[in-house]
Amino acid sequence: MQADFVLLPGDGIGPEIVFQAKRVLTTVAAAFGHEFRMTEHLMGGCAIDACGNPLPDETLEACRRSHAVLLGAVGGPKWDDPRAKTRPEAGLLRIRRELGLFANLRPTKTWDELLDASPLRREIVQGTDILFVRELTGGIYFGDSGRRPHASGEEAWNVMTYSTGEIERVVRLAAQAARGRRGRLTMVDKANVLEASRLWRQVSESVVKNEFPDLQYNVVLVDAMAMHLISKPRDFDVVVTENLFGDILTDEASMLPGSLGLAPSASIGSGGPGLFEPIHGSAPDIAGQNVANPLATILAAAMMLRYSLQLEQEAQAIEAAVNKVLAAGGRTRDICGGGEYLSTTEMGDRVVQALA
Ligand SMILES: NC(=O)c1ccc[n+]([C@@H]2O[C@H](COP(=O)([O-])OP(=O)(O)OC[C@H]3O[C@@H](n4cnc5c(N)ncnc54)[C@H](O)[C@@H]3O)[C@@H](O)[C@H]2O)c1
Ligand SMILES: CC(C)[C@H](C(=O)O)[C@@H](O)C(=O)O
Ligand SMILES: [Mg+2]
Repeated sequence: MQADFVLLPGDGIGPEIVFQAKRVLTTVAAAFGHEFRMTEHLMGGCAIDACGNPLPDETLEACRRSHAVLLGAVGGPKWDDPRAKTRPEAGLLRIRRELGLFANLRPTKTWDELLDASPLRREIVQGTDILFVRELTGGIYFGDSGRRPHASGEEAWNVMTYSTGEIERVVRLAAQAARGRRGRLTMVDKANVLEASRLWRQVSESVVKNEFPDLQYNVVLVDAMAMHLISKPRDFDVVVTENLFGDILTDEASMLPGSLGLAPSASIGSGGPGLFEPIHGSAPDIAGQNVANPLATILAAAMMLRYSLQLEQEAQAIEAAVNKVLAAGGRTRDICGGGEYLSTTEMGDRVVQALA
């Protein structure tokens, strides 16, 4: 099979980790007889530096023409001036919206080989297997925002808005995923305070009642969910929630397996090209040191093959290679409990060798 992938290395550790994922994709293509054409484009801070726009038209067009997009990460202190006209993160929000990627799948699964890496006790985390479905193109990220003068200086606002249709489509997608898994769907909101959450509760209950009566369905308030995630993570199967809650809960959940550097994601929805990326950021504190963990990006590449091209065997081959490396004790330094830590490049080498 021939496929065109756009790679967006981005900023900070982005280029280091995307490079390793590219090697893995090249290895898979050779092993399975595919031709993966991979072209790199600018997005984020590097694109602001090059042309003043975090998502240049040329990049967006290349993404639209591709089968799928693999992103490293964007952002960093260089572009963090609160008064700057634009930000790297604005490019990311825009590409999600332009490509219609309303659902962000963030799997959180513990590895038996890595139970010593979790800060939580083994008996709490072992067997955790959660699929978070985060709404990605609505809510407070995309609502009205601004600043105006105020007696004390200024005031600023961000509005959280959701429509029935926006909630229905992502809940439906999550409910379908639950059907293919253990049949349990949890919806997380803050309906005791927020009107937008009360609409979420109403709409999601009606979708489940009318279309998915076979599912075990419950609702949990987001503050309690933050606690349940680290006290009884095994109780959850598919968790659907709005944009901001999903962002926060999934960084928290990444510590169940043991590191943010292990957490991949798939942004899908429109039926066009999807966007695949680690859930972490550009990690400016370790950028350029060849110590970042490339596994989240490598696992995101596996999700890309699965969701964009239905290459299930190839995706599983990558996941099995990662398992093998972890089982053999391969650790980058973000994963606790290692003896000798591997560099980014060495971790890439191990995965490529495990595939070959
Ligand atoms: N999708 C994205 O592009 C994305 C996601 C999150 C944050 N960001 C941006 O990244 C920048 C930095 O944000 P932050 O520091 O809050 O979050 P971050 O996720 O970049 O880093 C948080 C911590 O985790 C560590 N870490 C992250 N990924 C790692 C990896 N692969 N291997 C080893 N350690 C890893 C970092 O070193 C840091 O200590 C900000 O500009 C933020 O907006 C971008
Ligand atoms: C960088 C930022 C805009 C982004 C988000 O909040 O969606 C990131 O935190 C993520 O999780 O992908
Ligand atoms: Mg985040």
